[in-house]
Order: sequence, then C-alpha cells, then structure tokens
Amino acid sequence: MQLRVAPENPLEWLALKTNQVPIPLLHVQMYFIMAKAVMEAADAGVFDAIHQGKNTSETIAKACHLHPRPTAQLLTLLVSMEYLSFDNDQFRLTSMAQKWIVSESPHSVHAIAVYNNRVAWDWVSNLGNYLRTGQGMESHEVFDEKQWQLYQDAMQSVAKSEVREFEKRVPISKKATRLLDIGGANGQYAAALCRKLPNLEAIILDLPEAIENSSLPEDVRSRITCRAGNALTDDLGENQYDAVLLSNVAHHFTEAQNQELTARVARSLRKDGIFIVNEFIRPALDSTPELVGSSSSLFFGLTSTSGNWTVQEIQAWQRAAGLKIYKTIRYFTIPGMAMVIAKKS
Ligand SMILES: C[S@@+](CC[C@H](N)C(=O)[O-])C[C@H]1O[C@@H](n2cnc3c(N)ncnc32)[C@H](O)[C@@H]1O
Repeated sequence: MQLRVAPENPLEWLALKTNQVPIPLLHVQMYFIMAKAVMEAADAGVFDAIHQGKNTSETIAKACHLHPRPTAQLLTLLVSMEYLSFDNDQFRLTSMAQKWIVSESPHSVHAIAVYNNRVAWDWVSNLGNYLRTGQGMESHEVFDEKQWQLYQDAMQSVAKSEVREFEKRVPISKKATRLLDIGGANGQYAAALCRKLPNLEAIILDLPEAIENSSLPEDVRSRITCRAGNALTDDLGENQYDAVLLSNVAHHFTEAQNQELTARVARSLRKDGIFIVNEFIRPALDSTPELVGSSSSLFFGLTSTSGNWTVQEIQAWQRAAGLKIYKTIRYFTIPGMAMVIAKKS
C-alpha cells in the first residue's frame, strides 16, 4: 500500500504526471499538520462529540472546550481528509472515521492518536539529533506512570486491529497447550489464541510497569498468567512451550539482543514448537519499497535506538538458534507486517 497524491481531474493528472506538482511541499507543509490535526481532534473528543450528535461547528467546539474559530479550521481540514462530510450545515463522520477513530468502536485506534499526541509527538522533534548521532531514546525507560497507561492503552488499540488477521492465519497446532507471549501485556494476542484453542494456557512475560497497566479480557483471564520480568535477561526454561510469540518487540532490541533472545526461545520450545516473530518488516533496499515498514523503522530507531528488521535478518537469528525456517505470512490488512515463523525439530 502507498499514500499518494490522487489527482481529481485530468489537468491535475497531467500536472502530476509531468512533475509540475511540488510534492515535497505537500510532505513538509501538509502531512505534519494533517497528522497532528487528527491527533488533536481525537484527543479533544471531536470525533466522539460528532458521534454523539453534535453536528455544527459551534456545538462541537462547545462540547470539546475548543475555541470556535480554530475548530472551524480543524473541521474543514477533517472534511478534506475524508474523516467528515458536510451537508445541510451539519458535519457527519464518514464510515472510515466511524469505524476507526470513534473511541467506542471495537476497531478504534483512538488510543494511539491520544498517545502520539501527548507522548510521542515531542519525541519526533529529536529526529535530527538521532540522525546525527545514531543515539535514540529507550522509550520504555523514560515513561512516567501516566505515560505507561497511555502506552498500554495505545498498544491495546493497535493490537485489536492487528490480531484479527493474526488469529485467523497463524499456523499454530490445534494440540498446543502452552504459549509464551513475550511483551504481550496488552493481552490481545494471548486472549485471541486462548479463544481459538480451548486447551491453551498462555504466559505473558513483560516489564513490570506494562504488567501493572495491563487489562486482560474477562472471558479467558483464568487461562492467562502474567509474569513481570525482562525478556533480555530472564531464563525462559527448557522444553516448555508449543509456541512462543514475539510480537512487535524485536524492533525495540538490538541485533545482538534479538540473537541471544532467539537462542533462549529455541531452548524453551518443545519439539515441533514454533517461534513466531510478528513484526513490521523493514524492506531491504533492493526489494519493493514499502511505506509502513520503512517509516516505522525510522520511528523505532528514534524511540528505541533499534528499528525494524528484514525477513532475512529475522530468519538468520532463527537459523543460528538451531530452528528450521517454517513460514513467512504477510498480512493483507496491515501493510508491511508479517509473521516470520520457525520450528523446532
Ligand atoms: C510495541 S509493544 C507490543 C505489544 C504486543 N506484543 C503487541 O504486539 O501488541 C512492546 C511490548 O514489549 C514490552 N517490552 C519492551 N521491552 C521489554 C523487555 N525487555 N522485556 C519484556 N517486555 C518488553 C513492552 O512493555 C510492550 O508491552
């Protein structure tokens, strides 16, 4: 998938085709205010207010405690971005906004808009420093209590959208009885697999602050055990698990850390057990360019002094740990994401 400037008439098509449109101007002047506008609108409750029936600029501004004039500017932009429509003097949510950003929608990614607005936005201004020095942050070491909660809420909302396809396509044996979910404190992956496999028990290993801020779904709570620890140093045991999941965690760790962790994971697997690295994939420079994997890689470089990995890099850790390469499953619904799976023989 790509984000592209879409022409709306033949003359615009021609202008784009003949390189007459200053694309960098769109990137540097429009994209950043567009992203921040969606974050601020979500954080201020604009989408929820419209969902609850506030449909004019004035009533939305009042419900969200915003100034009327900038609210009208914000709403105009959100119409252009196809979050809202405007008919008969009333703003309405488009079906896209209704499904994905209204906070009570089961598909909502509202929480990550709030987290990015309140926490990550400031970090991005350090990108130049990261580029010059190679030294990014260690985000998990700098969160305060409130930020941990915002982070876990954000991770839960993203996981809810990712886990639907994961749960349908992950090649886990129906006979599996024990799963280790490393960094899974938001509970969505362990819960989905417990629902799918009635005999499965899951152990979630995550940092103590993440475990404190986790909220496990009621229906499978009794089959999930949370263990506060550190995946970089904890003993994972031997011959314990039918599946180990490392979902969206490898991008926080260095290559050496991932290699060493994979060796401990391999030891912890039972025969025929699988190791699933569920990740945004960094497109290799000689492969097809891909926006999600490459932009998130730079973001994780900044926020964790690491980044995304190519499928080949992940498979190299798995091979070095004595595992057999099994399958790589690329998501249809999440561009740039894949499960890179190896098996213990
Ligand atoms: C981006 S979130 C991914 C959450 C979840 N696995 C998912 O895919 O939705 C990263 C998770 O890794 C956890 N984490 C980071 N460093 C860790 C470490 N050293 N040991 C265990 N968990 C860690 C974080 O607390 C967080 O829950």
